Amino acid sequence: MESVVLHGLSIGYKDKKVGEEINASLCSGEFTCLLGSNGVGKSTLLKTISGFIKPLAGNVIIDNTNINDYSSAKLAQKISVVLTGKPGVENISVGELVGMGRYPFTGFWGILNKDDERIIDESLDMVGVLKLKSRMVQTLSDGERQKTMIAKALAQHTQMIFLDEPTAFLDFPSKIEMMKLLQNLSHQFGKTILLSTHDVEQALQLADKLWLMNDDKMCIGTPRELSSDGTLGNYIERDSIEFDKKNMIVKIKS
Ligand SMILES: Nc1ncnc2c1ncn2[C@@H]1O[C@H](COP(=O)(O)OP(=O)(O)OP(=O)(O)O)[C@@H](O)[C@H]1O
Repeated sequence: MESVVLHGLSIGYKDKKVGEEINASLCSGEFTCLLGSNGVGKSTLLKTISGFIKPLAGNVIIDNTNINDYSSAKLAQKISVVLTGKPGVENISVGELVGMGRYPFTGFWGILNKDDERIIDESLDMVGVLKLKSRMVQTLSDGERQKTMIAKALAQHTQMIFLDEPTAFLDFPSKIEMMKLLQNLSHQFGKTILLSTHDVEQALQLADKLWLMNDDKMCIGTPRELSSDGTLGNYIERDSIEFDKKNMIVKIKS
């Protein structure tokens, strides 16, 4: 079932158009990876479909309703977002930061009940940082902070999760575990998950769909489809890099 639809979407900033005529959709239960070169517009797209910046033209439809028609509180019950950069808060513990993921459900005073506390612990445990619950956020390493921000998004218990390079700072096994966890959440609980990444090989193995963003168009398909039609080869191959499209493997030429 389509839960997000982009219709003739143009994205960018007041003095800079980054992409136009983007038509795409995301389905519940599907794990989609967004690929593309540095500066092509992945973060801009994620911010636009999360409601942080307005489209320059076209529409973002979330569960059959235009994103502009949601209040920020209602949108926070639908979509959780993990962006790059620091959390913007200090002097609170990891547990308190993840608890902020419960705010869309806690009412004005943000008072957490037993269920909220259980959800916070479960979310920390899922990403492997329960042991850090009482640490202050400013003392975390980059990778620990990234896992904490993902735990906050998981604690929000939304149907859709959008993440901008969520594995950028993670060590190799953690990258794969995190991608597997997100894939699992979409397959097992029908969540709609879109994440941007530069980890092409993991995306090829784990994504149900790829969105490959180019300067002039967005190419969409399964990893197998975008391998066979040469799209991934065009994106990956350089003088020293070869893409084996049959086995979907990136090789470095000697
Ligand atoms: N606030 C802004 N105002 C104007 N231009 C911006 C702004 N933020 C980003 N850009 C520009 O928009 C383009 C797309 O940036 P964006 O961050 O979306 O790319 P990206 O694909 O996420 O890149 P990367 O892989 O390097 O993270 C870039 O040329 C960038 O310099």
